[in-house]
Amino acid sequence: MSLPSQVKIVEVSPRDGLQNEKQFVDTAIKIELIDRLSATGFQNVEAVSFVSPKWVPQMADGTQVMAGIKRRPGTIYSALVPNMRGFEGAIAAKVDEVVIFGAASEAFSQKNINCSIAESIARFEPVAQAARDAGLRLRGSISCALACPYQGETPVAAVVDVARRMLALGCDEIDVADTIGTGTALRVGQVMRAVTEVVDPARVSGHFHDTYGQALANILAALEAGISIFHSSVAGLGGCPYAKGATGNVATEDVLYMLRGLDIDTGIDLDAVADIGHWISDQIGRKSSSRAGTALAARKAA
Ligand SMILES: CC(C)(COP(=O)([O-])OP(=O)([O-])OC[C@H]1O[C@@H](n2cnc3c(N)ncnc32)[C@H](O)[C@@H]1OP(=O)([O-])[O-])[C@@H](O)C(=O)NCCC(=O)NCCSC(=O)C[C@@](C)(O)CC(=O)[O-]
Repeated sequence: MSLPSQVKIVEVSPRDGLQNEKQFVDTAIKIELIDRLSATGFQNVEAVSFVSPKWVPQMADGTQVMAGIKRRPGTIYSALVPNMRGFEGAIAAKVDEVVIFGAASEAFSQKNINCSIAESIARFEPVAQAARDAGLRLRGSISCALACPYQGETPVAAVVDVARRMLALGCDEIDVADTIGTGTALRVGQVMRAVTEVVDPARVSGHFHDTYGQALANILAALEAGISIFHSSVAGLGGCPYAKGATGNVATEDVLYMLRGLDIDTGIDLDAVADIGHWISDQIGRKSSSRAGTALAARKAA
């Protein structure tokens, strides 16, 4: 088994982790979360989204969040953008990376962004062009790459098709996302191998939710398929408002613990991240769903 010696972790808790919280999380807490994360050395923090506040009210303060953070040189601060209106918000807020987000399932595309897959790609075209003109990084996220809450298992060919279209838009990085966390290692390997036939593996990332407890196994399968970028969220925060029942992203603490055991470098200090996981869980009144984070806290308390 040949695994990479280094992995990039994209920390998504400020956006994917918080977007589904029912209670509005104070802007000051979001800012502190991002600052604490960037201070531990994350190269990429998915900070905000510029989407309709009617659709996702929790993300309504993206402008204020971006204005309040302390930028750490070397950290890429990303924002999800569904259309030109969102792009204008993102550029005014001086984000470093714009994330267009589509789906490999027609039903999810309709529920999440209110348009078909083909319409979403057409909507992303001017965003991609504007991002390139502004010299910003562009990332494309493919939801429901393993399965869809409305349509069931997603055909691999549908994922590859969206990956090709995202590549044609000029995406620097393409996320293969298991939105509802039903994927298992065998299929993750198949999907990743198929996507990396059309996209350079160095530009493909794995975004796994942990609903069925499969995320770490899925990351291992993706590593074996040549993937070296993964998304995760401190304390396993997260969930998508348009994927009912799906739990959070895989916990960053658990991913770091596994990668350390595999002798894979991330440049990120696990203990510092575990402290952040406990701090944010306290702030929003949740129990951390990170097994490693909970174990580390218990050891520290003892
Ligand atoms: C795409 C739309 C806007 C279409 O929504 P729509 O209703 O079809 O669009 P619209 O153009 O008719 O606009 C409706 C209203 O929203 C406003 N509006 C329109 N655009 C914006 C904008 N950018 N920022 C702020 N406001 C906006 C617009 O001005 C209008 O306001 P009104 O006239 O009614 O007062 C909507 O469906 C939307 O915002 N969806 C976002 C849903 C979302 O954020 N989902 C979660 C993120 S995806 C995810 O979590 C998955 C991922 C990435 O993590 C990977 C994975 O795990 O799968």
